[in-house]
Amino acid sequence: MACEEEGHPKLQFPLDSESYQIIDEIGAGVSAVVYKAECVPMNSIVVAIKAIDLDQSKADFDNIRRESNNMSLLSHHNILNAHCSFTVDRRLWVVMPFMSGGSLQSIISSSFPDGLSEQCIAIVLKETLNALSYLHIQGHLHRDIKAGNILMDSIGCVKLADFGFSASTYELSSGHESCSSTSSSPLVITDESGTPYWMAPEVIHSNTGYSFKADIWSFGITALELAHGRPPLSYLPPSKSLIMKITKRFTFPDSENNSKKGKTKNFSKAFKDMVASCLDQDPGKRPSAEKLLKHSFFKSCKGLDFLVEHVLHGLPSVEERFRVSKILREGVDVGVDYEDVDGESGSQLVKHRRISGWNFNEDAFELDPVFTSESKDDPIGKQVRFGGETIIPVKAGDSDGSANPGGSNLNLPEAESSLISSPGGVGEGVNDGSHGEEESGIERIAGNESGVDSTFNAETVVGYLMTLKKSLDDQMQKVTYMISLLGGEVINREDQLVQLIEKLRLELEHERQKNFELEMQLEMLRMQTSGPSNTDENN
Ligand SMILES: Nc1ncnc2c1ncn2[C@@H]1O[C@H](COP(=O)(O)OP(=O)(O)OP(=O)(O)O)[C@@H](O)[C@H]1O
Repeated sequence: MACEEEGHPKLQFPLDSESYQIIDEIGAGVSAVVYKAECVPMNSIVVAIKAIDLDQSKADFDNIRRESNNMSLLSHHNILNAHCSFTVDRRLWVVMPFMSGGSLQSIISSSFPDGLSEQCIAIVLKETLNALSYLHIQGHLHRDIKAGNILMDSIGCVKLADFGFSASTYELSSGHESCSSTSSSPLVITDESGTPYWMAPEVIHSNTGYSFKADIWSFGITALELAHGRPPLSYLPPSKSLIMKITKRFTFPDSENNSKKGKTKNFSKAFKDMVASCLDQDPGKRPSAEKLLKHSFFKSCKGLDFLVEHVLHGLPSVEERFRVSKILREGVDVGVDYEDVDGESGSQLVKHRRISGWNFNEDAFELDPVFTSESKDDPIGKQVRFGGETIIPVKAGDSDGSANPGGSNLNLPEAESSLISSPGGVGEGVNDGSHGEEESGIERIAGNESGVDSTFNAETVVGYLMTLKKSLDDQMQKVTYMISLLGGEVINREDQLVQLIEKLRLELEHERQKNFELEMQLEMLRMQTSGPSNTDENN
C-alpha cells in the first residue's frame, strides 16, 4: 500500500462552481464549510471543497491566495495540495482531493474519545513529521498543526492539510512580520494565526516571534490530542482561552482533574520523552522535525495497513460522522457556561486564578498550568503560597519552585481542586500542613473549621453545592433533550413514579375485578346449594 508519490502530473480542475455538484456537507471550521462534491466535467471525480467565508474570515484574502499559490508548488506525499481555488460570491472555494477518512480530529471525536493506541499514534505522527520536515526544509511554516488538519484516506495515507494560516518564512522575513526567534520585531498574533490550544507559548506571548519550533510545539500538543482524544486545556473556549492565557484569569474546574485522575493510560517512556522534547518552554531546546524523525519512538513504527485495520475499519463515513457531530453540537452545550465563567459577573462554580503558562507533566502526560503567585490580593494565590505543600502538591522535585520559574507546577487531585474552585474561597487561607495525607477534601474542610482556617463558612459550602446542583439539573435537561433528538426516550423520575402508580392502580383494579368475580361465583354456589331446600320448602 503506497500513497500518491511526489511529481504526480497535475490535472487542471475547472474554476467555476457550476462544474461541481455538491454531495454532502462533511465539515465545518471557524469560518469555512467543507463539502464532498463531484467534479462533473472530470468524470465526476469526488473532491472536497472548502468554502471559506471571506467576510467572516479575518485572514487577508490576498495572503490566502498568495499562500495557496506558494503551496501549490510544494509536492510531497504527506502534504495535501489543493487542486485549485477560486471565488464564488464572497467565498473562496478551495478544491482538494477527497480524503475519505476525514481528519484525525473527526476520527477520534467520533470513535476514539479516549484517544488512539500508541502504535496508531506513532504512524500518524511519523507521516505528519515527514510533511513538516519537508515544509521546514523548504522554508515554510505550517502554523496550524493539529489533528483537525491531519487527514487520512481509505488506504491509510496520512496528509497534512490546511495551509490557510501558514506562511512562507521568506515572505515574512522580507515583509512586516518576523520569523526569527531572536527578532526584536514581534509577530502580531491575531485570531487567525493558528488555533489557541495548540499554540506555542512564545507565539501567544508574541515577544520572540514565530519560528519553526512553534510548529514543533503544536506537533507535541497534537500528540497529546491523539493520545487523550482532546488537546490540553480544551475545556476552555478557544478564543477566550488565548486571552486568558496571556492576561486574564484562568479557571480550573474539577472536571479536568477528575478526568486526569480517572483514566490514566499507560504510555511508553519513548513516547513521553518525544512529547516532552516538543513541549520544552525554550523553543531553542525543541528538536527540529528532521531530528524528531530519528527519535526512538518512531523506530518500530508499523505500516499504513495497521491504520486501516485499527482505525478505519468499521469507522462511519466522514459525512455520517459530521451529521452526528452536528446534531450533538446543536443539541447540547453540556458543561461550563463559558460566558458566565469568563464574565466579570462570574460563575458561582469556579474560582479564577491567574496563570503565567504551563509545563508538561510527564507523569500525567498532560500540560499543567503554571499559576502566578505574585497577586497578593488574590485569595487563591494566598492558598497556593500558604498551603502549597499540603493542599496543592507541587510536582516531585519542584518543591523549591526552582524548576518552575513562573509559579507552582500544579497537579491538582480531585478533592483539592474542588476546594480551590469553590465560591467564596472554601479552603482559602492558611493551611498549616497539619492534616494527614489520607484526609479527604471534606475532612480538610472540617479540619480547617477546628481552628486552622478562619474563613470556612458552611453557608458558602451550601451555596456552592446548590449551584452545583443547579448546574447538574441543567446538564440533565440538555442530555435528555439530546437523547430525544436522537430518537431515544428518557423517562424522568416523576414520570416513572406516575407510570408505577398507574401500573399498581391497574393491578389493584384487576384484583378487585377478580375478587368481584369470585364473590359472584361464591354467591351463585351459595344460591345453588341453598336452592333445592328453598324449592322444597316452597313446594
Ligand atoms: N480534503 C478533505 N477530505 C475529506 N474531509 C475533509 C477534507 N478537508 C476537511 N475535511 C473534513 O472537514 C472537517 C473540517 O475541516 P476544516 O479544515 O474546516 O476544519 P478544521 O481544520 O478543524 O477547522 P479550522 O481550520 O477552521 O480550525 C475536517 O475535520 C475533516 O473531517
